[in-house]
Amino acid sequence: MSIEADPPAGAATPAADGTETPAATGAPLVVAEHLTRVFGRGSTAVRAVDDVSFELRRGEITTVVGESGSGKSTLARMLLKLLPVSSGRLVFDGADVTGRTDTTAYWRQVQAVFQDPFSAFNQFFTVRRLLARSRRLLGAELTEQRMLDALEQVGLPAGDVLGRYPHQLSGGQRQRVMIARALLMRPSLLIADEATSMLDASLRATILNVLTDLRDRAGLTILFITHDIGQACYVSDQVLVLSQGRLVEAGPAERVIFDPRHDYTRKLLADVPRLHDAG
Ligand SMILES: Nc1ncnc2c1ncn2[C@@H]1O[C@H](COP(=O)(O)OP(=O)(O)OP(=O)(O)O)[C@@H](O)[C@H]1O
Repeated sequence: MSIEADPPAGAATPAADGTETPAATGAPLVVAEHLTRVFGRGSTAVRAVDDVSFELRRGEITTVVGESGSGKSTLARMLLKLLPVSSGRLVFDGADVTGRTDTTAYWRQVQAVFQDPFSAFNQFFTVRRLLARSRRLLGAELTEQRMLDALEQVGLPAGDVLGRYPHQLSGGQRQRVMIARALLMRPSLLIADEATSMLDASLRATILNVLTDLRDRAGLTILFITHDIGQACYVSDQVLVLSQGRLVEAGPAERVIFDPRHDYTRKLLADVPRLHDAG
């Protein structure tokens, strides 16, 4: 299977001396090299993610798009260190984290929100209590002001939502609370795995706006995972197209969406007729 990839834009400039941090040199936040995850063995082995290489540049939204079973969640779980890699290398902020096991420190830098904001909530906890559980990781760093800041970043009025229970929030508000919870850690990378899939179109748009705001205002690096290439169009700087665990196309969002080079990408786009009509 061929890979249609553009050369990386904004490539790292070499450090003038040995003291500069990866961020100062403009180096990518994440470098994935030949990442592979195999489930099972022998003739029944599934190569869920197969020799996938890419970079996540700081302050950009990268969308991973592919049909069900293409390996999106497996990729996300490897980046989150919820799943060991079978082979390949993962570099985060200049450090090789492939075999890193101290996930507590890692998870302060890499946070995630998932598809179903309802299941992640304890129904008997208010938003305040849910957020306060982050004290286990943050200790005294979790101040009231930090909670208010996180809610403000996702456009939720703290006075209004802190005392509410999950059933008193809309699906979009619940997902925004989950994003706020992730932001409490002040992460460098936010992984949004099908975070908009269970929302209707208008609520989906509010979440996509929250993500682009976080990129534009806070410079957050975001990995957005979706089966819907139409959504990639709204938010992404870079698009990675996965098919059967392989990266079949990668490049700037506009190029991939308006000048797709791989048949699989064209097929995904053909399922989004309104996109072409609008263009
Ligand atoms: N724990 C596991 N054991 C065995 N096979 C697995 C496991 N997890 C995932 N797979 C397989 O790996 C492949 C990729 O699955 P994955 O969940 O990453 O795809 P996906 O693109 O996220 O799909 P979806 O959009 O449906 O969540 C599939 O063939 C799946 O059956």
